[in-house]
Amino acid sequence: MARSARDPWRDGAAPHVPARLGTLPGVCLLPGDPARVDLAARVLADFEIRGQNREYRLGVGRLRGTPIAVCSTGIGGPSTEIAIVELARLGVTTVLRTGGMGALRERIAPGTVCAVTAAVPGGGAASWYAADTGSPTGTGTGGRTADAQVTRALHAQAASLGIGLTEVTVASADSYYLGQGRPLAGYEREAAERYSALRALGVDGVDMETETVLAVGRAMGLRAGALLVAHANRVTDGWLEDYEPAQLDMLRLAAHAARALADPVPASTPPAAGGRP
Ligand SMILES: O=P(O)(O)O[C@H]1O[C@H](CO)[C@@H](O)[C@H]1O
Ligand SMILES: O=c1cc[nH]c(=O)[nH]1
Repeated sequence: MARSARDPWRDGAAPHVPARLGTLPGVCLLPGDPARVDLAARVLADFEIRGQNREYRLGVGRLRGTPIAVCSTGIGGPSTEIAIVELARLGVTTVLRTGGMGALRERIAPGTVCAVTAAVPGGGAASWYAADTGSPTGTGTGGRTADAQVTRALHAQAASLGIGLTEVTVASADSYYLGQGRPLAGYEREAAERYSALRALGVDGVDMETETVLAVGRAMGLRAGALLVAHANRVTDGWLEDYEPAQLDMLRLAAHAARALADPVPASTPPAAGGRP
Protein backbone atom coordinates (compact mmCIF):
# COMPACT_ATOMS: atom_id res chain seq x y z
CA MET A 1 0.00 0.00 0.00
CA ALA A 2 1.32 3.47 -0.88
CA ARG A 3 2.28 5.72 1.97
CA SER A 4 0.21 8.76 2.81
CA ALA A 5 2.16 12.02 2.58
CA ARG A 6 0.09 13.40 5.41
CA ASP A 7 0.96 10.46 7.66
CA PRO A 8 3.83 8.46 6.13
CA TRP A 9 3.68 5.36 8.37
CA ARG A 10 3.36 1.97 6.65
CA ASP A 11 2.21 -1.33 8.17
CA GLY A 12 2.90 0.06 11.65
CA ALA A 13 6.46 1.10 10.77
CA ALA A 14 7.52 4.64 11.62
CA PRO A 15 9.00 6.73 8.80
CA HIS A 16 12.20 7.65 10.67
CA VAL A 17 12.70 5.67 13.91
CA PRO A 18 13.49 2.08 12.86
CA ALA A 19 10.66 0.34 14.73
CA ARG A 20 7.12 -0.99 14.33
CA LEU A 21 4.08 -0.59 16.57
CA GLY A 22 4.08 -3.01 19.47
CA THR A 23 7.80 -3.80 19.42
CA LEU A 24 9.18 -1.32 21.95
CA PRO A 25 9.13 -1.24 25.75
CA GLY A 26 7.48 1.70 27.50
CA VAL A 27 10.70 3.46 28.53
CA CYS A 28 13.33 4.85 26.20
CA LEU A 29 16.68 6.55 26.85
CA LEU A 30 17.52 9.29 24.36
CA PRO A 31 21.19 10.04 23.69
CA GLY A 32 21.94 12.54 20.94
CA ASP A 33 24.99 10.63 19.75
CA PRO A 34 24.26 7.28 17.97
CA ALA A 35 27.52 5.89 19.39
CA ARG A 36 26.07 6.22 22.91
CA VAL A 37 23.40 3.68 21.96
CA ASP A 38 26.16 1.08 21.61
CA LEU A 39 27.68 2.19 24.90
CA ALA A 40 24.38 1.27 26.57
CA ALA A 41 25.32 -2.39 25.97
CA ARG A 42 27.75 -1.94 28.89
CA VAL A 43 24.92 -1.20 31.35
CA LEU A 44 22.05 -3.30 29.90
CA ALA A 45 21.90 -7.08 29.52
CA ASP A 46 20.91 -8.88 26.27
CA PHE A 47 21.39 -5.62 24.38
CA GLU A 48 20.55 -5.83 20.70
CA ILE A 49 20.59 -3.19 18.01
CA ARG A 50 17.19 -3.17 16.31
CA GLY A 51 18.18 -0.88 13.44
CA GLN A 52 19.46 2.47 12.26
CA ASN A 53 17.94 5.03 9.93
CA ARG A 54 19.70 8.38 9.50
CA GLU A 55 20.64 9.56 13.02
CA TYR A 56 18.14 7.24 14.71
CA ARG A 57 20.01 4.20 16.05
CA LEU A 58 17.80 1.99 18.18
CA GLY A 59 18.65 -0.79 20.61
CA VAL A 60 16.80 -2.67 23.35
CA GLY A 61 18.27 -4.36 26.43
CA ARG A 62 17.25 -5.29 29.95
CA LEU A 63 18.06 -4.22 33.47
CA ARG A 64 17.17 -6.96 35.96
CA GLY A 65 14.56 -8.24 33.54
CA THR A 66 12.98 -4.88 32.70
CA PRO A 67 13.21 -4.05 28.98
CA ILE A 68 14.60 -0.60 28.18
CA ALA A 69 14.96 0.98 24.73
CA VAL A 70 17.73 3.38 23.71
CA CYS A 71 17.25 5.57 20.64
CA SER A 72 19.56 8.34 19.47
CA THR A 73 17.96 11.64 18.50
CA GLY A 74 20.79 13.14 16.46
CA ILE A 75 21.78 16.74 17.06
CA GLY A 76 19.28 19.52 17.66
CA GLY A 77 15.59 20.23 17.91
CA PRO A 78 14.28 19.13 14.49
CA SER A 79 15.58 15.54 14.61
CA THR A 80 14.64 15.28 18.29
CA GLU A 81 11.05 16.33 17.57
CA ILE A 82 10.73 13.52 15.03
CA ALA A 83 12.12 10.97 17.50
CA ILE A 84 9.72 11.98 20.30
CA VAL A 85 6.60 12.10 18.15
CA GLU A 86 7.33 8.71 16.53
CA LEU A 87 8.37 7.03 19.81
CA ALA A 88 5.16 8.25 21.45
CA ARG A 89 3.07 6.72 18.66
CA LEU A 90 5.15 3.53 18.88
CA GLY A 91 3.93 3.14 22.46
CA VAL A 92 6.77 4.63 24.50
CA THR A 93 5.42 6.42 27.58
CA THR A 94 8.60 7.63 29.34
CA VAL A 95 11.61 9.29 27.72
CA LEU A 96 14.87 10.31 29.36
CA ARG A 97 17.48 12.26 27.43
CA THR A 98 21.00 11.07 28.25
CA GLY A 99 23.29 13.70 26.79
CA GLY A 100 26.09 16.18 27.19
CA MET A 101 26.03 19.91 27.93
CA GLY A 102 28.31 22.88 28.30
CA ALA A 103 28.17 24.15 31.89
CA LEU A 104 27.64 27.89 32.37
CA ARG A 105 28.54 27.92 36.10
CA GLU A 106 32.07 27.66 37.40
CA ARG A 107 30.99 25.20 40.11
CA ILE A 108 29.77 22.58 37.59
CA ALA A 109 33.02 20.82 36.73
CA PRO A 110 33.37 18.74 33.56
CA GLY A 111 32.17 15.22 34.39
CA THR A 112 29.37 16.37 36.74
CA VAL A 113 26.16 14.36 36.26
CA CYS A 114 23.13 16.69 36.19
CA ALA A 115 19.34 16.22 36.36
CA VAL A 116 17.56 18.91 34.39
CA THR A 117 14.56 20.48 36.13
CA ALA A 118 13.58 22.86 33.32
CA ALA A 119 14.64 24.43 30.04
CA VAL A 120 14.00 28.02 28.97
CA PRO A 121 12.29 28.76 25.65
CA GLY A 122 14.77 29.10 22.80
CA GLY A 123 12.51 29.44 19.78
CA GLY A 124 13.45 26.14 18.09
CA ALA A 125 11.37 23.05 17.30
CA ALA A 126 9.89 23.12 20.81
CA SER A 127 8.10 26.39 20.14
CA TRP A 128 5.56 24.54 17.93
CA TYR A 129 4.44 22.58 21.01
CA ALA A 130 4.87 24.94 23.97
CA ALA A 131 4.25 28.64 24.42
CA ASP A 132 7.31 30.88 24.46
CA THR A 133 6.20 32.36 27.74
CA GLY A 134 9.58 32.30 29.48
CA SER A 135 11.09 35.61 30.45
CA PRO A 136 14.56 36.59 29.21
CA THR A 137 15.83 36.08 32.75
CA GLY A 138 14.82 32.44 32.63
CA THR A 139 12.04 32.62 35.22
CA GLY A 140 9.41 31.05 32.97
CA THR A 141 9.70 27.80 31.07
CA GLY A 142 6.37 27.53 29.22
CA GLY A 143 5.86 23.83 29.96
CA ARG A 144 9.50 22.87 29.44
CA THR A 145 9.80 21.23 32.85
CA ALA A 146 10.97 17.73 33.69
CA ASP A 147 8.32 15.27 34.88
CA ALA A 148 8.40 15.15 38.70
CA GLN A 149 8.33 11.32 38.80
CA VAL A 150 11.35 11.19 36.52
CA THR A 151 13.27 13.66 38.69
CA ARG A 152 12.36 11.72 41.85
CA ALA A 153 13.48 8.45 40.28
CA LEU A 154 16.81 9.99 39.24
CA HIS A 155 17.50 11.24 42.77
CA ALA A 156 16.49 7.96 44.41
CA GLN A 157 18.61 5.84 42.06
CA ALA A 158 21.59 8.23 42.21
CA ALA A 159 21.55 7.91 46.01
CA SER A 160 21.43 4.14 45.91
CA LEU A 161 24.16 3.89 43.23
CA GLY A 162 26.38 6.47 44.98
CA ILE A 163 26.44 8.77 41.94
CA GLY A 164 26.46 12.51 42.74
CA LEU A 165 23.60 14.35 41.05
CA THR A 166 23.31 18.12 40.56
CA GLU A 167 20.01 19.76 39.57
CA VAL A 168 20.32 22.21 36.69
CA THR A 169 18.32 24.38 34.33
CA VAL A 170 19.37 24.62 30.70
CA ALA A 171 18.97 26.54 27.49
CA SER A 172 18.95 24.49 24.28
CA ALA A 173 20.27 26.01 21.06
CA ASP A 174 19.91 24.73 17.51
CA SER A 175 23.51 25.86 16.97
CA TYR A 176 26.78 24.63 18.49
CA TYR A 177 29.08 27.45 17.39
CA LEU A 178 27.60 30.94 17.14
CA GLY A 179 24.39 29.99 18.95
CA GLN A 180 26.45 28.87 21.95
CA GLY A 181 28.71 31.92 21.76
CA ARG A 182 31.78 30.13 20.37
CA PRO A 183 34.05 32.60 18.62
CA LEU A 184 34.32 32.26 14.85
CA ALA A 185 36.59 34.28 12.59
CA GLY A 186 34.61 37.32 11.49
CA TYR A 187 31.90 36.75 14.12
CA GLU A 188 33.82 37.60 17.31
CA ARG A 189 31.44 40.39 18.38
CA GLU A 190 28.28 38.32 17.73
CA ALA A 191 29.78 35.35 19.58
CA ALA A 192 30.68 37.49 22.60
CA GLU A 193 27.18 38.99 22.61
CA ARG A 194 25.56 35.57 22.40
CA TYR A 195 27.73 34.20 25.21
CA SER A 196 26.74 37.17 27.41
CA ALA A 197 23.09 36.64 26.51
CA LEU A 198 23.32 32.95 27.46
CA ARG A 199 24.88 33.86 30.81
CA ALA A 200 22.19 36.49 31.34
CA LEU A 201 19.48 33.82 30.99
CA GLY A 202 20.59 32.57 34.40
CA VAL A 203 20.63 28.92 33.35
CA ASP A 204 23.28 26.41 34.44
CA GLY A 205 24.11 24.86 31.09
CA VAL A 206 23.54 24.74 27.36
CA ASP A 207 22.84 21.79 25.08
CA MET A 208 20.91 21.23 21.86
CA GLU A 209 18.00 18.83 22.59
CA THR A 210 16.68 19.04 26.15
CA GLU A 211 14.13 21.79 25.50
CA THR A 212 12.62 19.73 22.68
CA VAL A 213 12.54 16.52 24.73
CA LEU A 214 10.71 18.26 27.59
CA ALA A 215 8.29 20.34 25.50
CA VAL A 216 7.40 17.77 22.83
CA GLY A 217 7.44 14.92 25.36
CA ARG A 218 4.94 16.74 27.54
CA ALA A 219 2.79 17.70 24.54
CA MET A 220 2.66 14.00 23.53
CA GLY A 221 1.56 13.03 27.06
CA LEU A 222 4.89 11.37 27.94
CA ARG A 223 6.83 11.47 31.17
CA ALA A 224 9.95 13.29 30.01
CA GLY A 225 13.21 14.18 31.71
CA ALA A 226 16.87 14.80 30.96
CA LEU A 227 20.09 13.59 32.53
CA LEU A 228 23.16 15.41 31.27
CA VAL A 229 26.90 15.17 31.86
CA ALA A 230 28.84 18.42 31.75
CA HIS A 231 31.20 17.70 28.86
CA ALA A 232 32.60 21.20 28.95
CA ASN A 233 32.68 24.23 31.23
CA ARG A 234 32.38 27.48 29.34
CA VAL A 235 33.35 29.66 32.33
CA THR A 236 36.62 27.86 33.16
CA ASP A 237 37.11 26.73 29.54
CA GLY A 238 37.43 23.14 30.83
CA TRP A 239 36.83 20.13 28.54
CA LEU A 240 36.46 16.49 29.58
CA GLU A 241 38.86 14.59 27.29
CA ASP A 242 38.13 11.11 28.69
CA TYR A 243 34.35 11.29 28.36
CA GLU A 244 33.52 7.58 28.51
CA PRO A 245 33.51 6.98 32.31
CA ALA A 246 31.09 9.89 32.86
CA GLN A 247 28.85 8.71 30.03
CA LEU A 248 28.76 5.23 31.58
CA ASP A 249 27.81 6.69 34.98
CA MET A 250 25.04 8.66 33.29
CA LEU A 251 23.77 5.61 31.36
CA ARG A 252 23.88 3.39 34.45
CA LEU A 253 21.89 5.94 36.46
CA ALA A 254 19.46 6.50 33.57
CA ALA A 255 18.90 2.74 33.19
CA HIS A 256 18.16 2.29 36.90
CA ALA A 257 15.76 5.25 36.88
CA ALA A 258 14.10 3.86 33.74
CA ARG A 259 13.65 0.49 35.42
CA ALA A 260 12.03 2.17 38.46
CA LEU A 261 9.77 4.20 36.17
CA ALA A 262 8.82 1.14 34.11
CA ASP A 263 6.91 -0.33 37.05
CA PRO A 264 3.14 -0.22 36.50
CA VAL A 265 1.84 3.34 36.36
CA PRO A 266 -0.91 4.16 38.91
CA ALA A 267 -4.45 4.23 37.47
CA SER A 268 -4.78 7.95 38.25
CA THR A 269 -1.97 8.80 35.82
CA PRO A 270 -3.31 10.35 32.58
CA PRO A 271 -3.13 8.20 29.42
CA ALA A 272 0.19 8.17 27.59
CA ALA A 273 0.95 9.05 24.00
CA GLY A 274 -1.45 10.73 21.64
CA GLY A 275 -3.64 13.79 21.78
CA ARG A 276 -3.12 16.92 23.81
CA PRO A 277 -2.62 16.40 27.55
O1 LIG B 1 25.94 14.36 23.92
P1 LIG B 1 24.75 14.55 23.01
O2 LIG B 1 23.54 13.89 23.50
O3 LIG B 1 25.07 14.16 21.61
O4 LIG B 1 24.45 16.13 23.06
C1 LIG B 1 25.36 17.18 22.93
O5 LIG B 1 26.44 16.92 22.03
C2 LIG B 1 26.14 17.46 20.72
C3 LIG B 1 27.16 18.52 20.36
O6 LIG B 1 28.44 18.00 20.33
C4 LIG B 1 24.75 18.06 20.84
O7 LIG B 1 23.81 17.11 20.42
C5 LIG B 1 24.67 18.38 22.30
O8 LIG B 1 23.38 18.59 22.83
O1 LIG C 1 29.55 22.86 24.94
C1 LIG C 1 28.76 21.94 24.74
C2 LIG C 1 29.01 20.63 25.18
C3 LIG C 1 28.10 19.65 24.91
N1 LIG C 1 26.99 19.96 24.23
C4 LIG C 1 26.73 21.21 23.79
O2 LIG C 1 25.71 21.46 23.15
N2 LIG C 1 27.62 22.17 24.08
